[in-house]
This record gives sequence, structure tokens and C-alpha cells, in this order.
Amino acid sequence: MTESARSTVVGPFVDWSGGFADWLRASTDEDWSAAVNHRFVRELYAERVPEPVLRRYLVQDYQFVDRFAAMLGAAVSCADTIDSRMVLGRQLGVVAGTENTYFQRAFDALEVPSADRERPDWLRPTREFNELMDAARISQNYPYCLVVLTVAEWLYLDWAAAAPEPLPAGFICREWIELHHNPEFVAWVDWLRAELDRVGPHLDELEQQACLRYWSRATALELAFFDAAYE
Ligand SMILES: Cc1ncc(C[n+]2csc(CCO)c2C)c(N)n1
Repeated sequence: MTESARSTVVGPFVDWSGGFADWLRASTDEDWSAAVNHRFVRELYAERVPEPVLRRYLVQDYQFVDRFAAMLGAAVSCADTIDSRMVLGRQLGVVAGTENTYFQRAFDALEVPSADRERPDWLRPTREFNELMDAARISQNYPYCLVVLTVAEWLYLDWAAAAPEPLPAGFICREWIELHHNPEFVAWVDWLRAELDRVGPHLDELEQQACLRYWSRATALELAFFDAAYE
């Protein structure tokens, strides 16, 4: 962060020693840790997620990924620099890439009927997360989109990076960990955090607080999303 950027920061609540992304993360530590250490994560490591739980989680998550891709598209359109737009656009290509067949293979293995793949009933956290991503997308506010993207990706990297070796043998659990912990994904999350550190200090206090509200809500919904798979 440059000195001039630093001096635009207002409000006594801000500890900038670690940057905007770390400040947001530290402010939601309880829900963040609860999500990263969730029962679902521990059962995933051990390949012991009950099959109905795994099915429910993946069916709901496919709906999440759809809105996530839409919000990533909004970030492409409202990014403030050409360099950022290109990075985001490339990542949208990764999410939409034809080599991304995980969900289809997992649905086949779990014998998920086509209605549940295409238009399942949304559990409450799915609906609320999708509403939050729609709000960020429709706002066309680049920092809001970045905040929700960063929570979703960084929190997933956090639990996946903590997976003990050896990884599970079965592809559903193993690939779900590998998808969120590989060199490209680490670089993407590093970029998102640096991007938040770049744009955050230029926001006024009200906008920083609005970012914090998006961050807290997204983190709480990540936790609720795991919980819902067991309900
Ligand atoms: C609730 C929930 N939060 C975050 C992610 C992480 N994530 C979101 S989109 C995407 C790329 C396509 O798989 C990844 C890795 C998730 N899957 N589900």
C-alpha cells in the first residue's frame, strides 16, 4: 500500500498493519474458523461424509457455482483496471472451462437425477447466498464483488490446504480437495487478496463498512451452507 493510499483511510477502527483483506478476515474470525473446521470438512478429509450429505451438498453447491460465475462476470465488467479485468476474465474461463467436469462425474457416481442437477429446491443458505451474490452483481460495485469472491475462494483454500496426507482415494472427496488446493488456485486467491488490499484503502469509511457487512454475511453463509448439508 502506498503512503498516499494509507492516508485516505478514515476511522479509528482500522488496523492497516496487515492490509484490507486481513482486516476483513480478522473481523469474522469466529465464523471463519467454524467453517474451516466444520464437521463436513473433517469427514471429507477422512472420506466419511454420509452419502446423502455429500449428495445434498454437491447438488446445492452446483446452484451456488452458477450464481458465483454470474458474479464473476459482473467483476469482469466493473473492474477498475484493464489488468484486473483480464485476470478476472481468465478465471471466469477456468470456472466455465470444458475440462471442469467434476460436478457431472460426481453426480453420475452418486446417481443424482437430472431434476436435482438442473433445478433442485434451494435450501435456505443456498437461496440467501445466491441473493447476496445477486446483490453484489447487480450493484456493479467492484469492491463488493471482490469481497464475496474472496470469502468464497480464500475460505475454501484455507480448509483444503489443511487436508492431511494422504488424500482420500475416492475421486469425489480427493478432487474436491485438489480443486481448492493447487498452485493455480493459490495464485488466484493471492491475487484476490492483493486486489482487495489495493482497492480497500481508497474507499471512504461508509464503503469500508459496507464491504465488512458483505464479508461478514458471506462468511456466515459459508458456515450455514455446510450446516445445511446435515439438516
Ligand atoms: C459454498 C461454496 N463456497 C465457495 C466455493 C468455492 N468455489 C466457488 S466457485 C468455484 C469454482 C468452480 O468450482 C469454487 C472453487 C464453493 N464451491 N462453494
